[in-house]
Amino acid sequence: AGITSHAHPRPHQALAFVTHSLAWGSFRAISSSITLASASSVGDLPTALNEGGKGGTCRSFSGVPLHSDSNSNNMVDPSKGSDAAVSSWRQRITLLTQKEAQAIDEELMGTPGFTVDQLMELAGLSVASAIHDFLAQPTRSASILILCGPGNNGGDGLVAARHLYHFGYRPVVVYPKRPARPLFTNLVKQCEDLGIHVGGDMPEDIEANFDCVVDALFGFGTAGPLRAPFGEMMQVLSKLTTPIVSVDIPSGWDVEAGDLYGTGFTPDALVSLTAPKKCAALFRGRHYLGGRFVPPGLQHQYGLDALPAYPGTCQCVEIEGWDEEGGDEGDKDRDGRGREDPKDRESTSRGRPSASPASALTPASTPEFVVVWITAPDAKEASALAERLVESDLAACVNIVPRVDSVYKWEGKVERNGEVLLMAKTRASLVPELSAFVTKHHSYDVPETIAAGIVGGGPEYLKWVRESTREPADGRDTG
Ligand SMILES: NC(=O)C1=CN([C@@H]2O[C@H](COP(=O)(O)OP(=O)(O)OC[C@H]3O[C@@H](n4cnc5c(N)ncnc54)[C@H](O)[C@@H]3O)[C@@H](O)[C@H]2O)[C@@H](O)CC1
Ligand SMILES: [K+]
Repeated sequence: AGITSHAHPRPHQALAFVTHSLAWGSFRAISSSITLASASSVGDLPTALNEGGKGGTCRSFSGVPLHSDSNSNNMVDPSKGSDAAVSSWRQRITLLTQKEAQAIDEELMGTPGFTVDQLMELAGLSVASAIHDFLAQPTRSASILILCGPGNNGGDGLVAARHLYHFGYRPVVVYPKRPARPLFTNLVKQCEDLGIHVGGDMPEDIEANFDCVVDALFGFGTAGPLRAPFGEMMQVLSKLTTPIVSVDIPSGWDVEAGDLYGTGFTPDALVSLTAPKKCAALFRGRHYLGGRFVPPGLQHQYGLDALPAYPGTCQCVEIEGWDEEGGDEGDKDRDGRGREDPKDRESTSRGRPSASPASALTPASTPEFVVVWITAPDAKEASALAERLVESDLAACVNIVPRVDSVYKWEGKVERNGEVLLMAKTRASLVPELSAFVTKHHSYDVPETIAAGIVGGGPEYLKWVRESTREPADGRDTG
């Protein structure tokens, strides 16, 4: 029931209605096949839904946007935090197996038709952005040693070298095994044209000459212990005190099992591309997510919905709290090598919260689509509203239930009203706009608009819902 006079909506009233509706057998009569989240998970919808999703506002994700500061409205509200939310990180985020990572790569180049060059460019840009964040207030002339391997991980490193040059850093590339394919020879040429040195051997005295080392040797294509000359390179890396950032996985690690071959290599930061791989569970340090190119459909297909969203124009997000969990072997190795804890070095000086407390609101799986219940006083108003919603692409379809009885308390008395119920199928990211639209066109001052997440359904039907609705007004699909 909506509220017809100047009064505040009463949450218990809405909740009771949701519970009731979920138990309502005739719901299955809707022609589309969809499954709703249980009533208890309705409160887990993204903050965009809960808090109105104002432009630029962070939704409930556990990474904080890069370059945010304490004044930014992207910062999360520490009052919403809980340690439990932070400590359950590894359970929340889907970690990819080697096969899944390869399958996503193939899919991206299949249906969405990305070329490897496109993906590599975005991956390398993410890596460069993460390094810039990791170095926190760097002297722009910082020297960065970038070690590139023979596959696409190495290609990401070459792209990152170029972007880091344009950001104002001084990159130097080591590229011992260079494939003859034009993709790679062009990337080398682009670096050399900028005056970036691309050599074949590890330089002398890395600690004295470089502020940061980038490990772009091997990614999810690695199999077995590293062969020469890479095994030797890893031995050097394992002993360095210079901060090291690994691209996609720490090189020499098994994609799933971690440091299976005992390299002892523990980078200070990791930039996972597309999604963290299983070995990331064994990594302790600053953990970034990059590769802002995965379409929502693919994200859903691989269960990647709980990954942090990229706010605004950020090319990467930091998954906060990755270095704070447990005190296992990863911490021991790093401390044993005498490195400064990157958390101490970075987080406090940048005024970040020590963890991202809004993760308390992060659902295990953020729905892309929702059903929004809206009540109206009569059939005429309901019908006009339904047409308006569909016309403006705010809903793909609206079902009208001609009569529902709503029971609620009003000024201390139990009331009963006949109303008409609208059920709109739409994108979760459109809920703030849809609510505002309904409020504008509704005769109640505070109409009821409540959303329940759709956790599954016919793929073709859901595809149709996506195609029949528009992007949110700020152009960012926060769903
Ligand atoms: N969809 C994605 O997530 C994207 C991934 N990209 C990058 O591509 C990477 C995967 O690329 P690749 O499949 O080329 O794999 P890698 O770059 O991990 O390495 C493959 C190369 O390493 C060699 N190799 C494998 N095991 C070895 C060993 N034990 N010793 C010595 N050499 C060994 C192989 O012969 C091959 O030349 C990802 O990790 C990521 O960095 C990006 O470029 C673009 C998009
Ligand atoms: K790597």
